[in-house]
Amino acid sequence: MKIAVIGIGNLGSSIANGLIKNNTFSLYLSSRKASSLEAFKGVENVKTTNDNAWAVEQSDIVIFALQPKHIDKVLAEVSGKITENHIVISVAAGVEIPRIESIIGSDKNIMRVMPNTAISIGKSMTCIAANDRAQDKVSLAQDIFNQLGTTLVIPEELIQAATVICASGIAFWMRLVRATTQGAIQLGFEAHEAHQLATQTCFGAASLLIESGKHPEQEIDRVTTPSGCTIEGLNAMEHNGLSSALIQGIVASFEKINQIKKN
Ligand SMILES: NC(=O)C1=CN([C@@H]2O[C@H](COP(=O)(O)OP(=O)(O)OC[C@H]3O[C@@H](n4cnc5c(N)ncnc54)[C@H](O)[C@@H]3O)[C@@H](O)[C@H]2O)C=CC1
Ligand SMILES: O=C(O)[C@@H]1CCC=N1
Repeated sequence: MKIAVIGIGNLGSSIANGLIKNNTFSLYLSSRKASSLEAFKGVENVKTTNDNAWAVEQSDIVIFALQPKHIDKVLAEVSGKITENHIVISVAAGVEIPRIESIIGSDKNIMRVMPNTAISIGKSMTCIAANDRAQDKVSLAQDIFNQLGTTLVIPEELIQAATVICASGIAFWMRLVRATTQGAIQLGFEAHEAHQLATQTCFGAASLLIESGKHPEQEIDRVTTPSGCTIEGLNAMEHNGLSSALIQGIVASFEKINQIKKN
């Protein structure tokens, strides 16, 4: 399978690194900025270029990892090279499938895929939506992205929400981990110890839910001793609006992505 990635920034390089670790793909990485390609030069099965059209011509699957403000121009530039056999994948936030179809044609296989930066270590939560033409290609996309984490196929209307929960979500969880670390330092741990305690506890909490399939509140009940310290801490956090702040942040992020969609 030959995969081109157009735009090697934060997400494009994360996708490339994940695909390289997998070692089953030939990659064509194209970017305007030569410096972003440096790290990939000489890597087995990877070719780098600044010629987007050439990368498209070499590939079966093309992933456009460009900012929303750049994607229209680049799609138009390479449109003549995109065939009915290509699978065109956009990870650009807020850029809807009809907008892509209007540039390259609705007779092309088009998918909106929303991974997160954990794709670089094979741990992305990736949501996938496809146009009518590409419905029979969705399982192929799932096979690829399942090798880089976990996938969920969703209707396109939910991709904006998935962007907030899964892609922006990495930043939201990082802040929670950082705050826990700051708390641990205040309680007397060295910074590196605080970091280890916070990340491993976060990992354990997520693993408990993933492996048991339980609701978070069931696990919380197992930790909260009556009149104990956990419920004291939880209630103080809620008095200060922990859940409310998170939900408001998610909704604010969703409102913003819906503005990007209109631009
Ligand atoms: N950073 C993240 O965690 C996530 C980002 N996204 C979306 O992915 C897209 C890319 O985001 P980032 O990687 O953060 O942006 P970025 O700005 O880091 O990367 C974009 C890359 O595209 C290159 N580029 C610009 N014009 C080009 C052209 N004409 N030809 C070839 N390359 C060109 C730039 O040099 C840059 O390296 C955005 O649409 C964003 O909404 C989606 C999910 C997560
Ligand atoms: O912040 C953003 O707009 C992009 C989309 C999701 C993650 N990064």
